[in-house]
Parts: sequence; C-alpha cells; structure tokens
Amino acid sequence: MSRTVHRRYVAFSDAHYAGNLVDGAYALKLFGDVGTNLSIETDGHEGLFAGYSSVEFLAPVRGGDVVEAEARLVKKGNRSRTVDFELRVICRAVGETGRSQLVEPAIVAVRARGTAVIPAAETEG
Ligand SMILES: C/C=C/C(=O)SCCNC(=O)CCNC(=O)[C@H](O)C(C)(C)COP(=O)(O)OP(=O)(O)OC[C@H]1O[C@@H](n2cnc3c(N)ncnc32)[C@H](O)[C@@H]1OP(=O)(O)O
Repeated sequence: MSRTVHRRYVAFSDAHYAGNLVDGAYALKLFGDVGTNLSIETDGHEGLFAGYSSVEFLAPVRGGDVVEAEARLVKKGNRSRTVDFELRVICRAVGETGRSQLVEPAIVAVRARGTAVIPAAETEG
C-alpha cells in the first residue's frame, strides 16, 4: 500500500500555548494536506475527507521543531480509503538560540486514522 510524507518547519509564531506548544489542530491540518497528496497519487483526485475514527496526541509539538507527516493507505474500499497518519518530530530547537538538534529516533507526536472518499462521479465508468 502507498505512503506519502511531507516535511516542514514549525514556526515559533505557530506556538499557541504555554511552553511554546502548538495546538492539536496544527497536526490535523498537516494530515489533511499529506492525505490529499496521497489521494492524488493513488486515485488521481484530491478526494474529500469524511472523518477520523481516532486521534491521539502522544507528545508535544513545539515552535522551532521540524516535523514530518506521513499518510499511509491501509484499506481501499469501493470509494473509501482508510488512511493511517503519523506526525513525527525530527529536529528540535535548543531554546531560542538558533541551534537545533536532530531527534533520533524521531518522537511520534500524533497518530490518527481517517477516511477519505473519492466522489462517485470520479469512479463511474
Ligand atoms: C481536498 C480535500 C478536502 C477536504 O477534505 S476538506 C475537509 C472536510 N471535508 C469535507 O468538506 C467533506 C464533506 N463531506 C462530503 O462531501 C461527503 O460526506 C463525502 C464525500 C465525504 C461522503 O459522501 P458520499 O459520497 O455521499 O458518501 P456515501 O455514498 O455515503 O459513502 C461512500 C463511501 O464513503 C464511506 N463513508 C462515508 N462517510 C463516511 C464517514 N463519515 N466515515 C467513514 N467512511 C465514510 C462509506 O462507507 C462508503 O464506503 P465504500 O465506498 O468503501 O463502500
């Protein structure tokens, strides 16, 4: 089954809570984008995201992190596509000094499972 990974730098201005933490919705936005990329690769269409059956926030994501968001196709229905998501922290800033370190092994910050749906018009032959 296919997988797609996006990487991005988390701006300090994206932090929302005490301790330089970003909000949970930040991860869901990245999952929406990487899931859309996966749908394009597997179905030639962006798809429409129907919902999440589970979301777990396992560790904080902070301003200054570099994260990678992975979407992995785990089940292909008629028009539904079950996708597992993972957000991992791969670099972390050392305070606000400008220095940053690779995080090895990466910290798994968020896991989720969701369903994308390919519109009927796109699958009718
Ligand atoms: C580019 C991306 C953009 C976004 O995702 S924006 C994020 C917010 N999402 C949206 O705005 C989407 C709004 N929702 C919709 O437009 C519709 O709502 C859907 C297109 C998602 C589904 O509508 P319908 O096509 O009429 O659904 P059905 O004919 O009842 O089912 C088709 C397949 O989809 C599965 N399914 C439908 N709803 C759900 C759900 N809520 N959770 C899990 N699966 C769902 C069914 O089981 C079935 O599956 P099977 O084709 O494999 O038999």
